Amino acid sequence: MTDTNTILEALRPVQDPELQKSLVDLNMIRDVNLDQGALSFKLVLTTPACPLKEMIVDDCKKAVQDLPGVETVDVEVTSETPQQKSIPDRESVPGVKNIVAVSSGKGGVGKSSVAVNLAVSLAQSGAKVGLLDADIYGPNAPSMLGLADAKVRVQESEKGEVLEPAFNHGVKLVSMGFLIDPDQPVVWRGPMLNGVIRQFLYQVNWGELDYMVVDLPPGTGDAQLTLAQAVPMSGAVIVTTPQDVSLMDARRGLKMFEQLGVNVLGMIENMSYFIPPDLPDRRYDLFGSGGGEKAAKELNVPLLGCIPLEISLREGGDSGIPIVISHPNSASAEALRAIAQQVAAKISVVALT
Ligand SMILES: Nc1ncnc2c1ncn2[C@@H]1O[C@H](COP(=O)(O)OP(=O)(O)OP(=O)(O)O)[C@@H](O)[C@H]1O
Repeated sequence: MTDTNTILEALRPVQDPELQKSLVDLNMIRDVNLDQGALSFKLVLTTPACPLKEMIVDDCKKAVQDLPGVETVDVEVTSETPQQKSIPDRESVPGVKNIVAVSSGKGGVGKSSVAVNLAVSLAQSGAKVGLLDADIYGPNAPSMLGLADAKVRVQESEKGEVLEPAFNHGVKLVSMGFLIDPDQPVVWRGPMLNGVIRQFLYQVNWGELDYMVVDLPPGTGDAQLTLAQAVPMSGAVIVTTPQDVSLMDARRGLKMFEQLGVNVLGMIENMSYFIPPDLPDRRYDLFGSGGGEKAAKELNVPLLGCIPLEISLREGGDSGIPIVISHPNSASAEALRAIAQQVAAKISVVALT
């Protein structure tokens, strides 16, 4: 008769494709039960945004369906996002499992749009997500998340005064945009910036988060330094455009993260090409093509995806309804979702290897 051990042995060769380890050895198969021909077990993935979910379930089913006494196979898919590793001299944010920074070599390449849609996509997949808008020079995240008029409340707690984040589209948000008059320019000096970013990390009631996405200001300045020296990070992604061939800018960004000991998870090419809404079969490479791919290859980091220029993406940002919600089937929403899955998968690999 087939028992639990036989079932686990049959499943042992099935690997997590990203981690390249056996699902059984990773303790991702749980609660195995065979009752009158009905086999059921839990598959506990490392992220709800797993890009290869269907493939893994199929592989599991194939591995056990021909065992004696098995007539049906039911796989319940759940997830437990792993906690990133701690780093000496860095102070984790209690309850926050993974921190990922979104950066760019220069401004206007769509970094905030990517950060917001990345956060919302991860939340749509079922993850608990926060967005820390550290782009204190141009805090766009509140309006892009439909929170332009939100005010953050200050609460008394054992830790002293803490900010309550705003919340919309499944994402908790803290931004300088809530605390300053958007029409007033603010001149930031290093120590002030340091103070604000540390406050946004440690004096906010973030609660439990699987992922904290940080929207950094463009370039390689004090905000990047403060963040990297304060918290342990799962990694950073660099947003570029094909024209910004951004080899120069991207290389600078990459070198900075390397020096700071932050893993670069990959590059994201935005504004890759334009599909006219009235001519969906046409594709125009407005800013040239292949820049992101070339830069990623030369810098030896993965290209996580390419996002087309799409009018509804800009409209989504302006209206406060990100495109992954307003036009989920558009080419850019699909690209952004796939990128979110890639980022989540890479974060799991960093945490577990
Ligand atoms: N793929 C895209 N298609 C259409 N519009 C886009 C796309 N990506 C970004 N935009 C638009 O370009 C403008 C700049 O984008 P965004 O604010 O995200 O860039 P940024 O790199 O964060 O800029 P900043 O340096 O000012 O913070 C916004 O109006 C945004 O809606």
